[in-house]
Amino acid sequence: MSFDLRFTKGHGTGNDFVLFADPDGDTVLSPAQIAAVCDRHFGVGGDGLIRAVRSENLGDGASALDEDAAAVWFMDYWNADGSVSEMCGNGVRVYTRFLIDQGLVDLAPGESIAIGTRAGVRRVSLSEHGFEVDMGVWRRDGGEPLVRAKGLSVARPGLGIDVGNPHVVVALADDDELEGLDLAYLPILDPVPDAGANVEFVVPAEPLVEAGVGRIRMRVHERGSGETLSCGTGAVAAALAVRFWAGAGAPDVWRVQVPGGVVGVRMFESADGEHVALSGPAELVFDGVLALA
Ligand SMILES: N[C@@H](CCC[C@H](N)C(=O)O)C(=O)O
Repeated sequence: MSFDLRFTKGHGTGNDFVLFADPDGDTVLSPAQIAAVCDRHFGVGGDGLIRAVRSENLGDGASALDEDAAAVWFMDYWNADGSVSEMCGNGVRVYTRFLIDQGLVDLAPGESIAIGTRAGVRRVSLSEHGFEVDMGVWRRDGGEPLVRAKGLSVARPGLGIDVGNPHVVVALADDDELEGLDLAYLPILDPVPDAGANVEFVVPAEPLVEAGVGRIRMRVHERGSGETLSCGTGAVAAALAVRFWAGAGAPDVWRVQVPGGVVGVRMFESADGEHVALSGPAELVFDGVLALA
């Protein structure tokens, strides 16, 4: 039986999503339906799909409310291939804008709202650069796998970083190497991480640091979506990795240029450890109705 799915298309620096409101948790799409919606030829097209559901109606969302009773809304995030992900940094900004646009939340300058995600509750606020998300405490995880990618003559060491979802960051020599990559092909990691990983390739800008701000360029192959124009959690992981490689004195504020634009990353101390925040734009592009089988 087919039904009509009312959706909104949005993006953050070109990382694009299909969003729909399902406050009561009645519309649970199967992985095959999600992949059909995200298909760029036969569906709406998107790097991922986001269902806006009240945390109390998610089923497994109870933990979001246990963590923070203010996390009334849950970002139910799915990759384009129908696989689930814990977190999406661009997605959570676009999701917040969607909730505001739908009249489901208010967000005034200087305030923040709590959003439930599978990686935990995240706080989103308005910033001079759009929206800023406190991505929580990050950690080194995933070791230093060797990474092979089409366009690279030899395998390179990567650095595993977890920011709620898994990433492996690889440093390249220069812009030519970055542009020579063919990320239509899946990068191969050795050892292969059990849960897969998003893989970011980075090069320093010239100069690396300007007016106290670190600057890098990045391309990404996202787990479950392929090459995308941007990845917020990937930008955060990339800035953390480059700061680590740069050593003592490296800045805590970074500007990450991706094919779809620029996002900001800021590291700061908090009671539970070092947090990292992501800022950038969030745009809603059009609304539509899709007949879904
Ligand atoms: N584009 C996102 C990340 C989406 C999830 C990722 N593909 C995964 O599987 O972890 C971002 O902006 O962070």
